[in-house]
Amino acid sequence: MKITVVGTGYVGLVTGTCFAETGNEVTCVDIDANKVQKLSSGQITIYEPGLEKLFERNLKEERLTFTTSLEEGIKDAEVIFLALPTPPGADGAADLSFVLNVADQLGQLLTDYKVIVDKSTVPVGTAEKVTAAIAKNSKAPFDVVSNPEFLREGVAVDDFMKPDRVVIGTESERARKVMAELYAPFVRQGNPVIFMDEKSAELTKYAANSFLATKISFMNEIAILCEKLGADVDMVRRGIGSDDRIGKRFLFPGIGYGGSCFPKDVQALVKSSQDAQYDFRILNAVMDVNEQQKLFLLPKIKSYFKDDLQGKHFALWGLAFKPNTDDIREAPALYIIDALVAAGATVTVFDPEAMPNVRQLIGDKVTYAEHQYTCLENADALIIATEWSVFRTPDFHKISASLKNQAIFDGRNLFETHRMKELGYHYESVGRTAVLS
Ligand SMILES: NC(=O)c1ccc[n+]([C@@H]2O[C@H](COP(=O)([O-])OP(=O)(O)OC[C@H]3O[C@@H](n4cnc5c(N)ncnc54)[C@H](O)[C@@H]3O)[C@@H](O)[C@H]2O)c1
Ligand SMILES: O=c1ccn([C@@H]2O[C@H](COP(=O)(O)OP(=O)(O)O[C@H]3O[C@H](CO)[C@@H](O)[C@H](O)[C@H]3O)[C@@H](O)[C@H]2O)c(=O)[nH]1
Repeated sequence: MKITVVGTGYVGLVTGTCFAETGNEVTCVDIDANKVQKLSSGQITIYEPGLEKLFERNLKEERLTFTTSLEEGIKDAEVIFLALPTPPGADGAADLSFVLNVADQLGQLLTDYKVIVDKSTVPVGTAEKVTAAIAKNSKAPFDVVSNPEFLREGVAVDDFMKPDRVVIGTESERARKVMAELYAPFVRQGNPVIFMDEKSAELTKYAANSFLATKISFMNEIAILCEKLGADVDMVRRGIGSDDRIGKRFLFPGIGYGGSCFPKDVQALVKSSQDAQYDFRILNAVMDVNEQQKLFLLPKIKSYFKDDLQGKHFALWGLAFKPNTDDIREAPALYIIDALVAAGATVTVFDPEAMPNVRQLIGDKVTYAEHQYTCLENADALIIATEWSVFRTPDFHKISASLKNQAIFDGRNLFETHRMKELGYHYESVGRTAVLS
């Protein structure tokens, strides 16, 4: 099938590459000429494990091409995916201007039947708005389908190629057939394509992200309670997670959820609810808890240094909002850096992938280490903000030799508390017995 993907960010690039991998001819369109130039010349623009190999193969075999021209890009396409940004507007609602601008242009360009697919995360009612924006100018027939994307950064290729489910919102029989054919290779293992109406598909995406964010904030509050009552959140997590009705996943407490999706999507659902005259109380609490959680380690750090961080120097491991990505959008590490610097401290950071993005965002607000161990030189304490695998089994001798104080503040619960006690650290984590020196 001939497919166009408009927008070559995370979702667009993974969508385009994976559809090419299953034999489709894919043209990707982006207004960012620099990005298109890089991608056309074989340079991948995001860090996503496993994607580069597929990208290179499909580029070489000419199933994947890139252009800045929407007109040229959609000429022969049967299906056009919109993988455009939907950032939060000033009031928290999803900003639909990128999607509606492209819809507007499509109306002027369509010459024959095409299926236009909203892959972006968009509020209920967007398919109707996109339909109206296209119909205003178009003389050609078309259908608008809602097909939200559930991939996670870091495991995006697997999530796309072997999805738990594919949600397709359309009431058009013609569009339904096209979409079923397109997704057939991905759901052969037995996972379902769930067809529904457009509005339900749009809400399914927000409900999924908001439910997962709720699970995380819930566990973060259980962790706080564990510390107050002397329980261990690792035990509680394992205790409840083995109940199938609860499930083992997304129960890890930490320093809050970040990334480009949960924070903005929970906020957007709250806003949609307000617009529908409903106060979504649970989600307001989920957001509140998450805001506090990002700075969960700060009182512990302050207390260790007797409320005086002026002139202290910290090593910070982990900048990305989670491991296996270079994405730093809403990363808790950035909030910790701000708070430490505001209190008069200095920070040296290390992250396996995200340092160029951080450097671009905050420049010399921090210093950047070449290596996780050189990061520790002259530091008064180590803070861990992202659970990269390389941080899980560090050389504790090297850590001890470099740190001025044997103090580790771990926002991701990487180490066993009894081990840290044996090693003689002042070790504080989230929801577990602190090992205090
Ligand atoms: N990132 C994720 O993990 C993820 C997962 C599922 C869903 N989503 C949703 O998918 C959508 C896209 O997210 P993303 O992270 O890929 O965004 P992104 O910001 O990484 O990429 C968006 C791309 O669209 C391009 N663009 C902007 N205007 C354009 C135009 N008029 N024509 C062509 N290209 C244009 C930008 O240059 C950019 O390359 C959002 O709605 C997001 O919520 C994201
Ligand atoms: O038990 C957990 C699991 C996750 N997180 C945090 O939650 C955030 C989001 O993690 P994750 O969901 O793995 O990353 P994303 O790539 O943002 O993926 C989410 O957002 C995407 C965009 O909408 C959806 O497509 C995915 O299904 C959804 O999982 C990160 O900060 C994690 O550190 C926790 O704190 N505890």
